[in-house]
Parts: sequence; structure tokens; C-alpha cells
Amino acid sequence: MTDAVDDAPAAPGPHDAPAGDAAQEVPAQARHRWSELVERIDADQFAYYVLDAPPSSDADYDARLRELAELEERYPGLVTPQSPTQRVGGTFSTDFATAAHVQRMLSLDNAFSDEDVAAWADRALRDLGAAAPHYLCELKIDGLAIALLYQRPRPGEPARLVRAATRGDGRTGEDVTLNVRTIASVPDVLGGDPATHPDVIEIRGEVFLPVEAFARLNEAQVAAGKAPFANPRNAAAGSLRQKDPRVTASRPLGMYAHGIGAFERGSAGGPGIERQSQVYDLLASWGVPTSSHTRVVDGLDGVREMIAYYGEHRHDVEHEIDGVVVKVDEIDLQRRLGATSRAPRWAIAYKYPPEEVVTRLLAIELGIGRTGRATPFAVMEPVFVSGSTVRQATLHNQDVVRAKGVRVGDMVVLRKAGDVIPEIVGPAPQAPDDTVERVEWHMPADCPECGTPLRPMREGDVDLRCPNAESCPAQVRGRVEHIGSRGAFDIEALGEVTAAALTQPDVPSTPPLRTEADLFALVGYGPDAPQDERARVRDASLRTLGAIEVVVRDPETGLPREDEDGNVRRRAPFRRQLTWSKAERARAEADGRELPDWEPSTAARTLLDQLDLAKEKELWRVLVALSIRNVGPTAARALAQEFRSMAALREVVEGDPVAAAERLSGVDGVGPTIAQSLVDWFATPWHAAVVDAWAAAGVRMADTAGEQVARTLEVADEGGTVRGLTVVVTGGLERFSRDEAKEAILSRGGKAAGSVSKKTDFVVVGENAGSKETKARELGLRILDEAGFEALLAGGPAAVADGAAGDGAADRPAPGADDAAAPRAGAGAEGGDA
Ligand SMILES: NC(=O)c1ccc[n+]([C@@H]2O[C@H](COP(=O)([O-])OP(=O)(O)OC[C@H]3O[C@@H](n4cnc5c(N)ncnc54)[C@H](O)[C@@H]3O)[C@@H](O)[C@H]2O)c1
Repeated sequence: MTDAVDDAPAAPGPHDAPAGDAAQEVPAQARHRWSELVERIDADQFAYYVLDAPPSSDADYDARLRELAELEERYPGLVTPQSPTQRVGGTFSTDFATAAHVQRMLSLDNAFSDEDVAAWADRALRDLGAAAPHYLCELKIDGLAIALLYQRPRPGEPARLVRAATRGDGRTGEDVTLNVRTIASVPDVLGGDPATHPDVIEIRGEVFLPVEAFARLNEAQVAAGKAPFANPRNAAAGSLRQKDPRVTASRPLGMYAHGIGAFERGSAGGPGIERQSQVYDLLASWGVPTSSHTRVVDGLDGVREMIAYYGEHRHDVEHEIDGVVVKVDEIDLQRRLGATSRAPRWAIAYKYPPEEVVTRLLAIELGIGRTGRATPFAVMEPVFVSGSTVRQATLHNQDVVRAKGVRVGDMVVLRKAGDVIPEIVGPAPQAPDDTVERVEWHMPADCPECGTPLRPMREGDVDLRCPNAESCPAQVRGRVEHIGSRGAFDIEALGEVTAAALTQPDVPSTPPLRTEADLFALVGYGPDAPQDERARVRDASLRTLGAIEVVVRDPETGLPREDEDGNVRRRAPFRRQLTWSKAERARAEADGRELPDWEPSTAARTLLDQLDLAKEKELWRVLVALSIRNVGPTAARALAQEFRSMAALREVVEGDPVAAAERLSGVDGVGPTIAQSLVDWFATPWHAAVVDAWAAAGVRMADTAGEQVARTLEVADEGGTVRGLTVVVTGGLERFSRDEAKEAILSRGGKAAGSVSKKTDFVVVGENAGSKETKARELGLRILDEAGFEALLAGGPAAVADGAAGDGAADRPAPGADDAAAPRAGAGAEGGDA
């Protein structure tokens, strides 16, 4: 279960603490906490590295990781290679081709105090014997790591950038070469004396968005009606990981080198390099940007000085920083110290404590989430902290409010620091002349959105929830928004604002969607419906959407905005007002035509188009979209894999509840908790009605054979069976559509090419393949039929070794068959015949 999360670009799922002999000495409570922490850290990593939208603050994330490390230190039986303490955090997205790193890209161990740094240095000194190192002190740039591969095309020529990759999981990153080429300061060709260029060099560094550019970018985002980025790190990652390099080009990204990976000297002469600081000088001589803040010191006092100086001056630096990285400067000593599976032993990252500011607490309000959870949150006087303006902070529940001891009207201490989520620390000391009245806050008894009395989440729980799941507007809105989210149906047009407009418009008073059951009725026709039937349903929906108006509110106060005449301003998101000239009106009157005064907006048409496409999406997405407790993408994929259709799943789930729970817990990747959630969910009549309504509106809810094959392999895949291979598919396949075949190749690390060349590794030939097959045969390439393709996807090149599959076994060896990066042959082979 855990290794799927390590390598696959899927969102994380539930974790089981390691069992076995060693685990037996571990108390159940510790094992439970371990699983909880790992699950949470995985979810945070997915949100942070793939979605560029972290839900937790860095400080909270770091605290969880530390707790995990302490737990594992106390109970070594808990340690597994998949634990976040043992591997480089992060993964890669299928939006990009994957890139295998020549050498692993590691993370850094953290220090949070002077003593931590001293303890690290002590340990290093002990391991080194007598040799005391110099320390290279660098700012820890809050950006994202990048590996730039430069190669000489021919001896004597200068080295050129051939590939740029993100860190990913440390072994495999995302190929972002085209985007990196748009960064002005990254040289395409190394400068300086070409005689000093190595044949191959991997330069590692950090891509960042300068603080000033960040502020401008966020202003532009808000002006364009888009969500601002939480911090410069997310903005840099979001800018670099764009599908369209033109977008990256429009963001003024910077890069500083902070290390090297692979290195082949070739003919490069010159003096030997003994220190990392000398590497930086060399890089600078080639025109590679390096930081001007770096210092070399010869003892811990120098390190402390650097940390203290930038603690005071962190906002004077051109980019955001979250600490100071201290490295052993001597490369020979670095080699002797080596690395763990996660981080080098010769470096440590000192992290600054979160920055704190003071502001006034104006109110405490209650928010209701998708699952009905009632969360009090603080509304504060806007204050700038660590890179952004903060107005709100969650207070979790009434116990937390009490424990923090804050009252409405108090001056409070707020922190965020390089982090994302603002947190109220507690009341600030009161100024003597401060006469504002302070009011103690009490948890309301009723849901602020629907008036239903709140109840504990579970018996004896402090957390409260609104039990009116079916029709509480806040919960319906949350679920509709969730349907559009990336992990569910991934409907770009269905975001927070649209979900609110559909479920809580100010006009008309009855919303177009009573619950999520009504969503697909907006495009409620089957795939084979005649054109006029489609047109009729869509026209009616466009009229419904066109009638929606929402009140424009002040983002700071939440109060309705008024125009000059004192009228509340409204916006109609789904229609465009039309104005007609006098002449046009006269002509229409003469012809007896009526002129419409509005037409549907592009947003309205796009929403319907995207809903229409969503109806055809895979079963796992449907399952996630239903907001079933504990059923995230991982569990949903496992269920889709097992049952293949909603009908088959329902037959089990809606049968005898005990038998159902047992049958479901037996599915690989579905534990007893998820099984029980499913049984409970389907037992609620209005839930089952949502599924029926979606089915009636034409949502497919069953996977095609191709999707099944893809899913089977995806689940079994351990890291890219076709990594580094170029595969061309030509002609029609029976079990894969064009897109599915492409996706199957990409998601396993391969390249799906459109044309055949000498560089093609495999050509998959289907029905009516034409000139590409002819060319492939002329070039003597490996040709596979559909079965061979499935075998290749499942087991890599070794699985289609000569004669194993396909009819065109040429005498070329299977590329990558003995490459260390090629995963074990036969992984998931049993899925190949699905
Ligand atoms: N908020 C969340 O949910 C969340 C989730 C995951 C990670 N994070 C944050 O990311 C951190 C962990 O991420 P990580 O594993 O990338 O480790 P890290 O960011 O603590 O340290 C490793 C990285 O530091 C970077 N770096 C910046 N300047 C450097 C320099 N001068 N020299 C060397 N490296 C430098 C490198 O890119 C390297 O990969 C956490 O401590 C947390 O702050 C937060």
C-alpha cells in the first residue's frame, strides 16, 4: 500500500503501520499514531509538490515529520523504507514527461536551534576523525529544486542545456526543459572558456520568484479573478510547472545554483576542484547564476553569525528564504560523510522560527465545511505577514478558542513565516490606553447556514457538525465544488465561485441545484441522444444558468458592495447583456422579431461542455466525486479496479451489510474503515438517489476495457515500466483509445511519439496501420501487436524480449532491458489480460 504512494503520481491513501515481528513490540497506540502521521504527511506532500497548494503550514508539516522521526526512534520496529523519514518527499505529476535523475536528488535534514546545528557538527566531526571542515553557509531559498543537465554536443564545443527536471521523488522528476529555457538567467549554452566545460554536468539549483515579482503577480491574479498564490514558493512552482511554456515565460523567474550532481570531466582541464565554494566560482565563470549571499566560515561561530544576520535581514533579500543551509565545504569530506536514503550527512538546513505579528481580532465566525464540520475562524484587521496579507485564521473548535484565551476585540499574536496557513498564537499584551471592549466567544448552538442544531461529530467529540447533510447550503456548496476538484471529476469550470452561484444564487431564490443530484441534469441526455434532444436540454440549461445573479461582496468585509445610487451590485456570471441600436430595434419590430436582451456567456457554455465530457470519465473519479467518507483517489482506484462498474459495486454494497463490509475489506487497498464508510453511505436513501440521478443523466459509471487495463497496470506499476522509452502507436487498438494508449505510456515514464524515427524504441501496430508500420519495418524497429503492448506496459522491455510478443522481433537488444532504472520485469503482469 505504502509503496504505491512512494512512486505513483496518485494522491495518497490510507496507510497501514508495518506489521511483523518488529512491530509486535510496538504498542497499538504508537502504531496507530504512526499510520495517522504518515497518511497526513503523504497528503500534504501531494498537495505541496503536485498541486502547489499546501493545506498545512510548513511549521505544522515539519512538526509532524519530527514527531514521526521521534516515534520511529522510540520504536524502531515502525521504520519502513516507505516512511517519509526515509525518503525524499514529493512525487511527480502526469502533466509532464518524466525524467530519471542520473544521481538521486536528496532533501536536507533540518535544524531548528543552535543546539541542533552544533549537534550536527559534532556528529560530523566525530565521523571525520580529526579533520575539521570549513562551513559553507548559504541562504535556503524558498523555491523549487531543479536539475539542469548540460552536455557537449561534440568535443571542443561548449556544453549546452539538454534537459531540466524537477526533483520529483528524488529518483524521477518532471521534464520541464521547455519551461526552464524561458528563464532569462539560465544559460542555454555555458559561457566562459569551453576548454573548462566538462562533457556532462548536472547543475542543481533553486528556481524562485523574486519577492517583488511575487507581489505583482498576485495583484494580476486577483485582477483577473483568479486565486492569489499562497507564497512565492508556490508561485514559483506553479509558474515553472505550466503546460504552456508561454505562461512560464511571462513570469520573471530567477535561479541560483547550489550544487552539482552528475559530472563527467572529459577533456576539461584546469586546476582540481576541492571545495564546493570553488564549484560556485567555476559555475559563475560559465555564466550560471549563483547567490551573492553565500559565505565560507571556519567555525560554528561564523555559522551562528550568518544565521543571526539573516534572521534580522531576511526581508532585505531579493527572494523569500526559510533558513540557512550549512554545508561542509571540502568535497573530499562530503564524500566521506556520505548520505542517508533521504539527505546528505554533510549538510543541514537551519530553519527560522515562524515570524510573528500583532493585529486586532474583530470577530469569530463559524464556517461549515463539506462534511458539515463546524469550524470557528478568526476575522482580523488585515495585516501583512511573511509575504501576504492575512485577514482570517482557523481556530479549529471551541476548545482551541478557549485554550488560546482570545476574546473578540483582543490584540492577538499571529504567525505564518514562509508558511501558508495563518495561526493565532494567543492574546498580545494589551496597551495601557487600549479601551476596546472585549467579548468572550461562545460556540453557537445552531448551524449559521441552515439553522439546524449542531451535534458532536462523534459521541463525546469536541468538534461539532451540522447534521443536515442533504440540504444545508454550505455542505451542498462544498460537495458541488468537490465534484469539480482535480482529484474528482477535474472540471475546471466548476470551482468555488461557480459552485456557490449554482447552489446559492441571490436571484433566483430557488437555486438551480437543490443538491449535487441535479448537477448532471444540466446536460441530462445519453451519449446516443439525437442532436435536437441535446440542443433542447442545453438551451433549457443555458436559460436556467442565465437567470443566476450573485451579489458582489467586498472581499475584506464580506459585505455587499453598492453602486453610486446605493443599490446592491449584482453580477450575472452566465449571461452577457446585449444592447441593440435604435435602427436594429426598428427593423426587428417591422419584421415582427423579438430581440433578446441577453445571451449565454462563454462561461455558461464552457461549464456545460465540461460537464458533458465529465460524464464519460473513469469510474474512480465518480466514486471520489460522491464525497463518500474516507474514499479518496487511492481507495476509489482500488474499488474501480475490483468492480469495474457502479452496478457491480452497488450489488455488493447494498446487499447484506455484514457480508458487504467483509467482501469490501478484502479488496486490496480497501480496509475495514473504508468498507464500513461505503456500506453506510449507500444505505442513506438520498445518497443512492444522487447516483441514480447521475446515471439517468448519462454519467457512464463503468470503465472500458482499456481503462481497466490502464488501471490494473497503474496499480501494479512500481515506477515506470517504459521509463525512458519512446513508443509510437499506430492504427486502431481494440482495448485502448488513442488517448488511453498515450496516457498508459506517459504514466509509466515513457514518451508517446507521433512519428517513427531511428530513436523510436517500440512501434505498436493496430488495425489499418499505414506508412508508419512500413517505415518501422524499413528501420528494423521493434514492432508489437496489442498483446505485446500490454506486456510491455506491464513488464517493461524484458517482458517482450525476442519472441515473447509481437511479430517483428528484430535483432536489436531490448533497450533499457538491463538498465538499473528499468523496473522489475513482470510487475503487474497478471493484470495484462484484463
Ligand atoms: N506545507 C506542507 O504541507 C508541506 C508539504 C511538504 C513539504 N513542505 C515544506 O517543504 C519542506 C520539506 O521539503 P524538502 O524535502 O524539499 O526539504 P527542504 O525544503 O527542507 O530542503 C531541501 C531542499 O532545499 C532546497 N534548497 C534551497 N536552498 C538551498 C541551498 N542553498 N542549498 C541546498 N539546497 C537548497 C533544495 O531544493 C532542496 O531540495 C518542509 O520542511 C516544509 O517546509 C511543506
